[in-house]
Amino acid sequence: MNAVAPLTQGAAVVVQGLTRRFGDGPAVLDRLDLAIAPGEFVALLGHSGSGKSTLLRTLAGLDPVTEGSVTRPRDVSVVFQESRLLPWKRVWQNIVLGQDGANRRDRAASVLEEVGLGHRVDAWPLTLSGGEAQRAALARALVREPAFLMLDEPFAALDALTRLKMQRLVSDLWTRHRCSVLLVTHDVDEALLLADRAVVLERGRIRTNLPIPMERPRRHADPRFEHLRGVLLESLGVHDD
Ligand SMILES: Nc1ncnc2c1ncn2[C@@H]1O[C@H](COP(=O)(O)OP(=O)(O)OP(=O)(O)O)[C@@H](O)[C@H]1O
Repeated sequence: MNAVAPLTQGAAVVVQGLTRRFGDGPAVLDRLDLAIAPGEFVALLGHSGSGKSTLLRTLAGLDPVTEGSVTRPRDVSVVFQESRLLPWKRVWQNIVLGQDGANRRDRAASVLEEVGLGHRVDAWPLTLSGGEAQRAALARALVREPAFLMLDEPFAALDALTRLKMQRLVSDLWTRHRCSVLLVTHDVDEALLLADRAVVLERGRIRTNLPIPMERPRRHADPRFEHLRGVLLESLGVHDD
């Protein structure tokens, strides 16, 4: 009997026995199994080099699989640490880049409104602040109505206050859109604020799979938050004293 089968029934994303090597090097992802339910928000944590970005890139179809299999919805979007907007196109043109059909500007304007950038529809990307550029990157991801949204440290380059605002925005957007989300982060508190489950990677394997059964909006002061932070920090080998 396949031990992972019950977990994968009805899942939106299924990774089974995924191994990834670069050339003759060691396995960067090592026989990894992971399933993400429709509408589930999963945070992926782990030390630098543990394989987080490689897993995300493989799920996005940007990196090949060495062994094993990956099943995921056709409609996926990715947001990276940097916005990757084309500077020679206006913000709205970046949002609907590659899309055709009528009312492209209206479609872009509506999703830009949703991320709080309704006033920057015609702006040039280089005139946006870091936070605004990441809002635009989120808008570009959402306009495609993805069933699966991947976020690779999307707020890592932002100041602490902007990061808090962006975390709230992502939480609101997810509540409205309810797509499956995989968020790569180094920030334990960010995982606990946003995700249904935290997965800790270590040398390409899952070390911890921690459900976060707290209702939203979440508060740092909640004793369960403190407890789960302790569990995650311990799993990461960091002592919280
Ligand atoms: N193109 C590549 N060629 C060779 N090795 C690579 C390549 N990309 C990644 N690696 C190696 O794979 C391992 C995992 O890298 P990965 O970027 O997935 O880690 P990560 O957990 O995302 O790290 P970080 O938190 O620093 O972004 C590292 O040892 C890295 O050196």
